[in-house]
Amino acid sequence: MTIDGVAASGKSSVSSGVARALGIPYLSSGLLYRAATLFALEDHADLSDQGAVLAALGTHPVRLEPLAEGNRVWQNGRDLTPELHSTRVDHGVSAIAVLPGVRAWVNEQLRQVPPPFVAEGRDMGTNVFPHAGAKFYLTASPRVRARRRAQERPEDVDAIEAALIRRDDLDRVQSAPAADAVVIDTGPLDLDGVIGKVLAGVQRHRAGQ
Ligand SMILES: Nc1ncnc2c1ncn2[C@@H]1O[C@H](COP(=O)(O)OP(=O)(O)O)[C@@H](O)[C@H]1O
Ligand SMILES: Nc1ccn([C@H]2C[C@H](O)[C@@H](COP(=O)(O)OP(=O)(O)O)O2)c(=O)n1
Repeated sequence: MTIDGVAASGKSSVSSGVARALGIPYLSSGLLYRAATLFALEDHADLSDQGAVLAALGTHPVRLEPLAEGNRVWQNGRDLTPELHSTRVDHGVSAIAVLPGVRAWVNEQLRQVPPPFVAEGRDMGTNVFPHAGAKFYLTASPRVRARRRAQERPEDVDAIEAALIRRDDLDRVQSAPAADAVVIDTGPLDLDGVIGKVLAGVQRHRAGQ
């Protein structure tokens, strides 16, 4: 199954809850885009130069560890995860995510994982796993998302909201919901409420309704 949506709409938290309820792993595609961004930044690559970015990726084999309580990304023995949610990665990741070679690098890693799993990101239901059993797309207003993210970032809500709107715009091309996705506005719901809606949708799907 797939859970896509805009930035900070709750994809990782909801995927983790749903995956735990179903007893299957979840895969965070965004973490791989974030790892690619970290490598490019550390190699001082020009983020718009696909050749330079792919050269940086070529020297950094990574492993996505699909833990249900929260995915981690490893480079040999180095756990990259804490650095992947830094403000510098937030700011650079959309430039990296438009590069077709980077998208192929991410998708190849995702497609190696044997199902069943919950895949979350932007284009899981449209491009990477178009034949997924059940598809969901999470939204919420920029203000709601910024307030939530402000709990985890040092910046104030206004700065976070402006950065989210900018990233929504830059990510627009790959962020369209699948035609067969169930769209959930998470604004009025708490986390358990969203997880409950997704699980109910999965049950309906299994029952063939
Ligand atoms: N429905 C919700 N109600 C309140 N807080 C939420 C809800 N969904 C997610 N959050 C919180 O919002 C923040 C962003 O969620 P996250 O799962 O990281 O989103 P994404 O993976 O889409 O970026 C986290 O702090 C998370 O705990
Ligand atoms: N399937 C995906 C997943 C993420 N991306 C890009 C777009 C996002 O700005 C970044 C980071 O995504 P991630 O889901 O980790 O983070 P946010 O929820 O957007 O804060 O990666 C993408 O282009 N395609």
